Amino acid sequence: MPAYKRILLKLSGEALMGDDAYGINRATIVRMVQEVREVTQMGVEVAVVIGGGNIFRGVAGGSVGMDRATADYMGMLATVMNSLALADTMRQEGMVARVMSAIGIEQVVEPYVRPKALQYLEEGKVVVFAAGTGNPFFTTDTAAALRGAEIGAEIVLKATKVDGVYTADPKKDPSATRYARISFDEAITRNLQVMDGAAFALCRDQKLPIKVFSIFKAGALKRVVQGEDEGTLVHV
Ligand SMILES: Nc1ncnc2c1ncn2[C@@H]1O[C@H](COP(=O)(O)OP(=O)(O)OP(=O)(O)O)[C@@H](O)[C@H]1O
Ligand SMILES: O=c1ccn([C@@H]2O[C@H](COP(=O)(O)O)[C@@H](O)[C@H]2O)c(=O)[nH]1
Repeated sequence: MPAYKRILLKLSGEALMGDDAYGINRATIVRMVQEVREVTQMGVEVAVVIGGGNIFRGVAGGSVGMDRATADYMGMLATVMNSLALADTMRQEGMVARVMSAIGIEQVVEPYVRPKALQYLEEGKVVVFAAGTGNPFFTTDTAAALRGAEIGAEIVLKATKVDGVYTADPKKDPSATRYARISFDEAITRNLQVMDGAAFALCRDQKLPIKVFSIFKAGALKRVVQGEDEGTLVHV
């Protein structure tokens, strides 16, 4: 029995690389999609935001010297590519998905129109929100918080490379310990970098909880959706 009727799932772009150096690893995207399919089959309405770190990050080395906004638009376009790949893999796995973009690119995907997105969700289609917020100087974490609030999701699920929120970045500090729960205020005050501050602040203000869990752990998404103990809950 699912604990939620509607969720906003933020998928790590970087995790899409699998063991490759960049881009989209086929086995990885298929596995991610199959996990999403499992929760749609439970009757949960699923909206997805996917990052772009496997292709481009606006502040990354390749963009040094570039105008920041230009680099960020490149990052947003990278999320469009990931979104298209994700929706196409969903189609191959027997699901119905629609991609909606925050920036005008109508020949490729339809624009984000909130009532249309709500209609798709009510019809049981998976909606993939592409191009982040459509604005530079943001990230797809903030897009997940924004779209999650807009569509009335009950929770934002951040599926990422670590299995929760730690006292420090566990990839850099092996002595870091994981929180089972943490308040938005504490996460912001401690400047925990697992998600950007704008995303935390928006979710806090909208009383929209976040669950951070590992994208690599088989069955973790299903357990989170069933309300089981998995990852870290960020709460008001
Ligand atoms: N306090 C912390 N707790 C947990 N992870 C942290 C913390 N501080 C930093 N991190 C890092 O944050 C990363 C997750 O955030 P990030 O936005 O970089 O990845 P992502 O969302 O998975 O990728 P993408 O932006 O490509 O979608 C983790 O891989 C971890 O190394
Ligand atoms: O609203 C947004 C979302 C993203 N960007 C740019 O895209 C890249 C990739 O997104 P990640 O969240 O880092 O995976 C990001 O670094 C920004 O450069 C953006 O400008 N606005």
